[in-house]
Amino acid sequence: MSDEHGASRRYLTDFSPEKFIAVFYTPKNNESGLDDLVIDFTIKFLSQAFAEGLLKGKRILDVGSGPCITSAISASSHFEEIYLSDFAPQNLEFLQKWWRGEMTYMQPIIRFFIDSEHKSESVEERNSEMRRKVKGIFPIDVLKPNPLEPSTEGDFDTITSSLCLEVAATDFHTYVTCLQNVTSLLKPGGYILLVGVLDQSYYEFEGTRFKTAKLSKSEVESAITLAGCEVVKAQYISINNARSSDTSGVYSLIGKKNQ
Ligand SMILES: C[S@@+](CC[C@H](N)C(=O)[O-])C[C@H]1O[C@@H](n2cnc3c(N)ncnc32)[C@H](O)[C@@H]1O
Repeated sequence: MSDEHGASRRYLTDFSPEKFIAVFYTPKNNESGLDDLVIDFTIKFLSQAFAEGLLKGKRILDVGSGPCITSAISASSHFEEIYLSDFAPQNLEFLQKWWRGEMTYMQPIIRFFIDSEHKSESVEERNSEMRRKVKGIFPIDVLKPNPLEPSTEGDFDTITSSLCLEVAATDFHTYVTCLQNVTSLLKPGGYILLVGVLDQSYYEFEGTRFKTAKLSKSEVESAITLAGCEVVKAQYISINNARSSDTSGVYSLIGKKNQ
């Protein structure tokens, strides 16, 4: 592993999928939203982006899923084949347990998506549809020119990635490289949906602090352009006094890869 992997390497040793889900993806005090505003907006951005109808097709890849099935929940009504991925083996194993039907989690979040889509299906039905549509769970490293190596999968119709590239990158320059590596997996004319944080140098949970690349609004937009995509939609929301980080806001960006 290269020196550039300094930030990523900690995910192999210090990141607990169980604790991450318990802290960030389990509603406690407030039934309609999650306690952590960054995650609450992440869920809402994903739901909105898919509801608008631009993101649809055959194959979708979620980059840096962590232990989360959020992308699969939001994509399952719009795509035939869903692929999840992460850098840390313990996250891949966690996702595989869910895929094999050995555990169920994130029920309130699945319910939120079903209700926002005005559908009548049950959480169990959505889980079965998602498990059927997930066709692969891959190791990924966005710092590699082919992030899915040794797999030769590519030409995805859509790629989603939330709160991942800024944790793998150490600065704007490596963020652009990560984004270029990721968009190489997208077919020309395909879409990338990025959800991320602004001006954030760290986030923490359960006493562990993870560094992130501190990026401004104009930097994330220019990174999309430098990665060969046109920004088709951008949304920004300010956050004051975030609970578990020094972020100043969250963004959702949709880019279309140039033909
Ligand atoms: C903050 S979590 C985000 C998880 C999920 N996407 C979400 O929105 O909650 C960041 C994820 O990025 C992954 N990651 C770290 N370095 C990476 C790399 N070089 N390539 C791909 N993923 C990486 C970590 O393993 C971790 O699961």
